[in-house]
Amino acid sequence: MTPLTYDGKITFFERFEADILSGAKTITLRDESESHFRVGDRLSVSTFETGRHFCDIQVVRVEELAFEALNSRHAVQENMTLEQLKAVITEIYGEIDTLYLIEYRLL
Ligand SMILES: CC(=O)Nc1ccn([C@H]2C[C@H](O)[C@@H](CO)O2)c(=O)n1
Repeated sequence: MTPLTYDGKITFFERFEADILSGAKTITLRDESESHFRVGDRLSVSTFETGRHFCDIQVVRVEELAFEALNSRHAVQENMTLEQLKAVITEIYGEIDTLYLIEYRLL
């Protein structure tokens, strides 16, 4: 089997690992510091807390998204309610106007 070559890496909080591996969570919303991902990138995914690798993903969509434009479809793609999603983003980033939506598929 040909080994995977990576275009980059990304971390997730451990508490989202099961949702990512089950396919329940198919997007992530990041700030400008993680807006550099491009469609087609193959990313090595590890936990933020310990750096443990737990899967590989391929980026299928990247788009700028206003916090105010978050809707229930984004929440479904995050496997959360819209209220939960807004609370998680605010917990991680504080008050933020511009997010970057990264949609991915598991490799
Ligand atoms: C671990 C790390 O460096 N940064 C993040 C940022 C976001 N997430 C998750 C939380 C929500 O499910 C979405 C929306 O921000 O992405 C994350 O796991 N790790």
